[in-house]
Amino acid sequence: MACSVQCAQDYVSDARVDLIEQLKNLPLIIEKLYQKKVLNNTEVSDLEAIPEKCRKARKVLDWITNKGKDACLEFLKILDLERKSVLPLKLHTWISHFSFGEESDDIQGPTSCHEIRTLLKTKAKEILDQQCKRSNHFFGGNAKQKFTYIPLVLDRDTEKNKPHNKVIHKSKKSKKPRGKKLRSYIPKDTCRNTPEDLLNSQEKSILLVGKPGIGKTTAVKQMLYFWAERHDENLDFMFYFDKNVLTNIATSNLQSLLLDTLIMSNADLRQKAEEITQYLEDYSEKVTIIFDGISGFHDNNILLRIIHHELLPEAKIVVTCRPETEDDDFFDWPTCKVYVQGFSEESIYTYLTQMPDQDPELVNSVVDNPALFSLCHVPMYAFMVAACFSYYTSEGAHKQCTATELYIRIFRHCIQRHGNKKLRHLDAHIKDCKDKILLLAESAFSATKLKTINLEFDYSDSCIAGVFLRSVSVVSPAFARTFCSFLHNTIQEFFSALWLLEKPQKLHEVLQLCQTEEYKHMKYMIPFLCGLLSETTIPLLKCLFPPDQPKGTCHGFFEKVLKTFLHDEPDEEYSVDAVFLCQCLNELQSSEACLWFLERVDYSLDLSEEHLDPHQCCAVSYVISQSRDKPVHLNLENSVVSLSGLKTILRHSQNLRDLSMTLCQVWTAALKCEQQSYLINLLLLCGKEIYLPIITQKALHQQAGEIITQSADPVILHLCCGQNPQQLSDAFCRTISTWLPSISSVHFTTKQNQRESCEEWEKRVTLFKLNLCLQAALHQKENVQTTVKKVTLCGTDECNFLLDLYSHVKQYETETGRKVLPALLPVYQSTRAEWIIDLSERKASLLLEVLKLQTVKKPVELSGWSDEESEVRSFLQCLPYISQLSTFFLDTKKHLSICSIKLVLVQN
Ligand SMILES: Nc1ncnc2c1ncn2[C@@H]1O[C@H](COP(=O)(O)OP(=O)(O)OP(=O)(O)O)[C@@H](O)[C@H]1O
Repeated sequence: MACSVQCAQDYVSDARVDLIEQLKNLPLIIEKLYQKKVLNNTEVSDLEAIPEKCRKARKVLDWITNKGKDACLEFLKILDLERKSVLPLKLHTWISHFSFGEESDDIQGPTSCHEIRTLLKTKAKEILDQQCKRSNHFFGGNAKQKFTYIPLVLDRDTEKNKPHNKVIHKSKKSKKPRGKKLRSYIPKDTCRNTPEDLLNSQEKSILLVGKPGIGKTTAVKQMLYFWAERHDENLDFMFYFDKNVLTNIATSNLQSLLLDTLIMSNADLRQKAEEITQYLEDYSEKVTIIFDGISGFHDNNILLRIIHHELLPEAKIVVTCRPETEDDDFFDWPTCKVYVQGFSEESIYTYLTQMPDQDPELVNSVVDNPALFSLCHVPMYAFMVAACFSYYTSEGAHKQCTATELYIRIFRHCIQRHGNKKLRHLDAHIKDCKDKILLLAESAFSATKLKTINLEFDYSDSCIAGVFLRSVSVVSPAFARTFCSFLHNTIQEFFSALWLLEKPQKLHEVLQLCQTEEYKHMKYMIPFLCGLLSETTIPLLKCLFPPDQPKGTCHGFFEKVLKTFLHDEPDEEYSVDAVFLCQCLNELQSSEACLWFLERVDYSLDLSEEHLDPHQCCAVSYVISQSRDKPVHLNLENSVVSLSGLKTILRHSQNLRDLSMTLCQVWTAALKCEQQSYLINLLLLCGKEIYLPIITQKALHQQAGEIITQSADPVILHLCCGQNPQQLSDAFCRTISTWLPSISSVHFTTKQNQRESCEEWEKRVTLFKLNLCLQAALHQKENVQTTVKKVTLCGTDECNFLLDLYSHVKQYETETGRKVLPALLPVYQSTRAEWIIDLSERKASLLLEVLKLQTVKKPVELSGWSDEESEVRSFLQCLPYISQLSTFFLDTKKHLSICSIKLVLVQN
């Protein structure tokens, strides 16, 4: 698409290097320049005398640039007109990006192409209008009339968006460590990619991937809108094919695919179809084709050839699909992948506030309700929430709400509006329509099974099915068929689940099918089915199903789901699609089922390598909240969790075991790739506590250091030990000692089931702490006292630590010949109330050394007396430094005597 406003002279100069190397057919260019009077006879002769191609090209470029912008413009026009013979394919896009303005009439293609573009723009506007009308339908006619796009998070980082949420379990053994690029998942729009950016980019193949209802279609429709509304002179074309058309393509001919329906009723254009197709082929860089909602196209030759750029080689191809199709069909398509992540928090707010019938108080209630708010990150759910506004009360908006409940509410709302019924008559009305509704549900189920959204269902706009369906015509000169489809895929899946509730005997078959490659898309029914079986939704559907019916189905249902999606193989470590199951459980809202699940996974949720959006976090948080006596371990290694999602999970932190380890995983991932603002907010969320792994990773420590040292308030540092016990290294110790001024206390954590014995771990930690103090004594003398305080704050026996520190430093002095002890004097001379020593563990001689450092006598509490003569002697030498001595005796049965003897030493 032509977009450059650069002057011709600059445009040529900027591409000089490429042109010198790649210009073809120079004699033709020279001849054309001569015809246009840009070059004269002598110049042409001079050029002809140059044998070497590059030199000749250089000379041409020198002359035309020296001659000024008119010469350059003529030159560019020649390149554009003769592109096939003078430019390699690579430079076709370059030349088409030059804006020739009004002078370019002669190169803007035949009028038939202009007419086609006008038709395409009209069609695009119709498509967008239809979308508005459909939304309007839900809002009872109050919705905005114009197509509206609220910014979506469009993430181009393929590394961190590896497909997940697979039904087929993943093997832990094959997990690879995530790349450095790991960054936060939504709801943060840091990249601010827009559909317009994608459209204007140089990318020729763009794949938008995302889960149901996340906004893929809307994103590509924004491209369509952008193009349709743009007023410029450029002759460019955008073809949009939605799911309906894609599933009904009956041609293998490019012309027929692109033009048949457009020119069907225009005899004049029909005659020029070949001319138009030829132009589109010759100027394929002016063509954009959108295939929205593609799935399984391997047997469709024409799609294959377009997608692989065999036809229209320079066209921009934009495809949208759900994650499972990305896995299967686009695995090796060299493309720019864009992961549609839904709404950011900011966008949710914008979306809700600009909806019709919104009441600011109601909006705030939704924003304050984590379950509802997190649902809204999926635009389809935001849409549902907004559509429900009209009959929500703010009390209702405060309530916990599952996705299924939202769909049921909208289902009831639409039927109520359609029948023009009062709420109290609604149930009876739904009951009257039961047969029609179930017929529709059956049809939805069959279509879902067949992986299509086209239903062959007889209905009229006035009947109840008309509330949920729209008709779709697939017209071509060869055939014309009318189908109908649901207003959205997810509504079809909801209806499919309704049918399963009616026919529970099919459940087993469906669960089996979900595990097959061909039918894995059927898993999307399962969370809805769980929701329909929930105690909270049963009353809303009692008009369709007598309450006993769902209850009967529910019995043993979740066990079957668990069996399907939870694989445990005796030989291998089993892996679970835990997020999916948590979503099902959240829909089911059953404490009992949560406990089964937790039992089955041994109260350990492996969410490693997952991307958890806020809605999924809510589901995980719900499951955690249901664990009663036994805390849950949450593995978030290499996972990406949004801050709001983490906040939701941490609401139930009392139910989490090894929380420090989990937070350490969160911090590790965040430090590797998050921006500073995220880290600062994470620090706030963790209550000014930072959790770091005890591993030597320079970049990680550098980033952590920045956060710690820049924090306005002192930070509590937790050091967490992973699997390798060797890594409490000196280098790490030195790094931490530099942060100590910004740290209020240091804590050490190890996994509960750490193989290393508790005693060994304690020893290593003590040694590490001693080294920290030694570092302070060596390099930060002024801070030595506070350093000792900080490292001994958390459950360290201060007396023993100070005694050990003395011997540690002494040893260091002996080994290095350096004097360190003087720096530590303030520590020993500070106002310690008393010394407590167990002489069976520490030597009396050591106590003597320490007591000697003091300037005043101190009380001593003694235990573990030793009869060894040297010890006794040493201890007696201590007496002059002791103001008061307390001791405990073991009685004859070796029990600690309850009475203690206090010796008051005579002061001399
Ligand atoms: N950016 C947006 N701005 C406003 N509304 C949006 C936006 N994205 C999605 N929506 C709303 O959410 C609905 C569902 O979005 P959309 O159809 O784009 O999802 P999808 O990812 O294509 O789903 P599926 O995979 O099921 O086809 C839209 O009909 C629209 O009402």
